[in-house]
Amino acid sequence: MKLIGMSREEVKEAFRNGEFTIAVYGMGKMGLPLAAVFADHGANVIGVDINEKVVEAINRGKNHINEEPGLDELVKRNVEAGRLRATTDGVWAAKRADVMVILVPTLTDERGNMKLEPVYDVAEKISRGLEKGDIVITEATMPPGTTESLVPILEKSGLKLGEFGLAHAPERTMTGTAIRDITGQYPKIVGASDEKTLEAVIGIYETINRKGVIPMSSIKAAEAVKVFEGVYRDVNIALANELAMWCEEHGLDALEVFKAANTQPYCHLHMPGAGVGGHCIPVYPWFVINLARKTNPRLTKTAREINDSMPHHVVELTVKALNSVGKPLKGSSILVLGLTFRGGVREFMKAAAKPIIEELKEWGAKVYAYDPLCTREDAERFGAEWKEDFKDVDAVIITADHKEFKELDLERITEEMRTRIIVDGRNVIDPQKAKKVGFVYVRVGLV
Ligand SMILES: NC(=O)C1=CN([C@@H]2O[C@H](COP(=O)(O)OP(=O)(O)OC[C@H]3O[C@@H](n4cnc5c(N)ncnc54)[C@H](O)[C@@H]3O)[C@@H](O)[C@H]2O)C=CC1
Ligand SMILES: CC(=O)N[C@@H]1[C@@H](OP(=O)(O)OP(=O)(O)OC[C@H]2O[C@@H](n3ccc(=O)[nH]c3=O)[C@H](O)[C@@H]2O)O[C@H](C(=O)O)[C@@H](O)[C@@H]1O
Repeated sequence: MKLIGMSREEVKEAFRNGEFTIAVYGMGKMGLPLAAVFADHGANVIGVDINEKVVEAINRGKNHINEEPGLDELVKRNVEAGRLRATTDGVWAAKRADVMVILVPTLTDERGNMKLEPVYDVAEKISRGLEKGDIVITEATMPPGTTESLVPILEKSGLKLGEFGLAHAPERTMTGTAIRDITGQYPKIVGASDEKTLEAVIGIYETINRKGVIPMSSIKAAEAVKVFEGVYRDVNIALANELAMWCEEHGLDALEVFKAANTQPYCHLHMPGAGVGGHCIPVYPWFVINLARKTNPRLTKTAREINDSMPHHVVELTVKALNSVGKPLKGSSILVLGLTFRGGVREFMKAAAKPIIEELKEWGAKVYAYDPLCTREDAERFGAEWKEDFKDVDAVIITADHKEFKELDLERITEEMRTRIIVDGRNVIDPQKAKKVGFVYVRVGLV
């Protein structure tokens, strides 16, 4: 059933009656939850992935994304009901689908230079199955202007834009809360190539999202929304880091000051820490920087520089803490807690642990690492030795806010450690509790 020309209410009715098919390309942390939610609301859904193991697992009703509460049941229920299936054949899926959603990785290098091959690969496959009246939606985050750059590829189908619809509806969620976010934590942002496509896409997302849809005036505006959300976060984290380092100089506890300042509704000071990692927040600013021709995004660039300097600052805090008890960094045993970029997700892109481990080793420290979501091989890949206890450790550096680190048994740890130093790069330990059992406790913004 072709949706272009239908009202949003007619689309919703057709959605609930399973009268059209949606293909979701990319069965990962974002794509599989979305596909399962679409199916759970009545659509016929085809998940497309190049990973045969992922496809095979889904067709057995199995969810392969460990970090998503509720997804196991959602996948199982909808595969058993025959509403959700998966394939590696992206052309076959496009031939059967009326709506095609692109949610494959839009990875970049550390300077935000896009690697859009997965997106172009999917667009090429869609072009070989695109039919008049179909709608192509990009949900993967991409630099403003990228969605429309797919038009020449899609028009290889022989159709002209207008005979098919194009839209961008950015994925405003994060691993660990994807189902909650997709179904209504925030309104869905949508920009489309024409009014009829916009109307149909609004109907699609109003079906699954309780918070409704914010229609944008263009596809590029919709892409910019998602990117700006990320830039806002990166710049505000940099402000928190800069003010926290000022607090260190002036003997203040930054978090005490920030918490009080944030009681003012116009103040939203973020959390200072060991740095900004992930595929998103440290990357989206580069979309703005790299696309600036006449403007000079000085603030955006400076924020990136500040955040990328935080791992080094954490090493400086460690050196000072060791010196305060008469120990040089050279020869000390340091346990880095956290290899992932944040707690709760096994992703390593721009994780603070990597530069911290490298610099500690340059200074001649013996470096160990542990992360509840990682393996010995991960630690060795980072250049550290895997260690699951605190024996003979001089300092612990926390670089990811895993739940396990919030519940550390400080009393037990003091008995094992050689020197009792905690450098809390993610503000997960209570300073008073740490000091009470004899730790030298420092964090970004409190020395
Ligand atoms: N992970 C997150 O917290 C968020 C991610 N996003 C965006 O969502 C998009 C996807 O990210 P994730 O789901 O986290 O990635 P992921 O790495 O978890 O999953 C990507 C999936 O796509 C598959 N794939 C790769 N190339 C393919 C191709 N050519 N054809 C079909 N499948 C292909 C992979 O096999 C993998 O299963 C990215 O653009 C990201 O920016 C947006 C918001 C949050
Ligand atoms: C604006 C926003 O909140 N974006 C979220 C973000 O999720 P992501 O998984 O990247 O985690 P995050 O909480 O932003 O953390 C990113 C990095 O920044 C650090 N971080 C985070 C918040 C803070 O106040 N201080 C700080 O130092 C974290 O430790 C981490 O290293 O990026 C996601 C994305 O865009 O993919 C987005 O969907 C999520 O909602």
